Amino acid sequence: MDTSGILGGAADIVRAQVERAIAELRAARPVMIGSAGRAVLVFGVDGLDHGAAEAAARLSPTMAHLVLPAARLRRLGLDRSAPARVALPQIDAGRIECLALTVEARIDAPVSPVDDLDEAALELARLALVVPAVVMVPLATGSAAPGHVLAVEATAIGDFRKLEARLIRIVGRAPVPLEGAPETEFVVFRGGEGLRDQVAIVIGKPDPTQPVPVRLHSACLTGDLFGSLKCDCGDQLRDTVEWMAKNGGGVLLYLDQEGRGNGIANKMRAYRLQSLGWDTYDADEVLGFDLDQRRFDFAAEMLKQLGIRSIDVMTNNPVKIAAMAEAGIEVRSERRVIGRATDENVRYLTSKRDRAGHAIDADALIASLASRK
Ligand SMILES: Nc1nc2c(ncn2[C@@H]2O[C@H](COP(=O)(O)OP(=O)(O)OP(=O)(O)O)[C@@H](O)[C@H]2O)c(=O)[nH]1
Ligand SMILES: [Zn+2]
Repeated sequence: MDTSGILGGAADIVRAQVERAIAELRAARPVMIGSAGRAVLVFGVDGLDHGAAEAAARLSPTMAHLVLPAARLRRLGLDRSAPARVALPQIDAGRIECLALTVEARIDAPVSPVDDLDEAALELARLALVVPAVVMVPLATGSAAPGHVLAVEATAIGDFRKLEARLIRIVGRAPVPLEGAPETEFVVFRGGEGLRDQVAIVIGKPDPTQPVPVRLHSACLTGDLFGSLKCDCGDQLRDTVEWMAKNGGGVLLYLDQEGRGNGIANKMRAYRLQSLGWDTYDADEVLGFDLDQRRFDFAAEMLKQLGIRSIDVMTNNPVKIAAMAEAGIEVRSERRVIGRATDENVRYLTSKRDRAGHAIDADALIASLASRK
């Protein structure tokens, strides 16, 4: 029986391998990453199965190592802008957890530069929305994947995000009348970023020959759905829909980028640190995340597929604006979107202004806070 072509061409098979590898790492199972005859077994630090890792290390001709991202190395006391390895003479759970996650830990051994396999493993952890720290157990040159372990090529992981952005596609659409915006259509896209779907909420009938009001809104379960006081996302979401409905329509892109692209589990880990006094960006750094993991190239592709080339962008975030322009969407004007200040979100909003350059008006913030007291 000829089954060739059943998964598509070579590029489709490579993409499928990465999608499967993401699922494996999320389920705390190891994957094998290969490149030019070299191979390594990769274990995420999240839910590390020490039995399996120790068994793998016994098979391995060379010592295992831990790969940490630059953000985590900085927290460990090293001034780094690139990831690095730390040797693991034994798979010692306590030491690995300390180096990858403990708040006040310091580096305890020399670090060395990473190779392409290390980079690919870290990227896979980021794609899987687990903690970006991986234990690497090198295998003998030319090894096959041991006992049912999934194998994936390093280059396939490296190319994955760009490919996903390009291959995003519409998979469903329907009218969904909203309170205050009865003429609304939800257009669902598959691909892009994250592990779920992206949704374009088209309000009214925006004229694509004119700059269309557009908001790129990253998912925030706590704020959007539950009205969390820790951020202003819920207000931004509802105020934008209301504004668009009253001003000739627009498009809100609801993007699967919970926790600035780190995923809900890592966002809760960061919130826990924030409850102990850490700032939003420092808390992320403790977990190994840089200022912002999000990309917006796929969001630009969504707009193009909706026939939109020129926008009036509704955001305070300069990165979103630059990303649109870079992806070939004309940004004709900008509109700020600020929710209510609360005692609980004022530090978050000022951090975004001071550390990530968001155009947030401090006086307006303070006035809005005072007016609510
Ligand atoms: N990691 C992390 N993410 C957070 C925190 N608070 C909110 N978020 C996430 O930050 C993102 C905010 O999304 P947006 O409001 O679209 O983006 P923005 O960068 O604030 O830019 P604006 O368009 O000006 O609102 C959402 O994905 C939230 O889930 C936090 O303390 N830590
Ligand atoms: Zn939020």
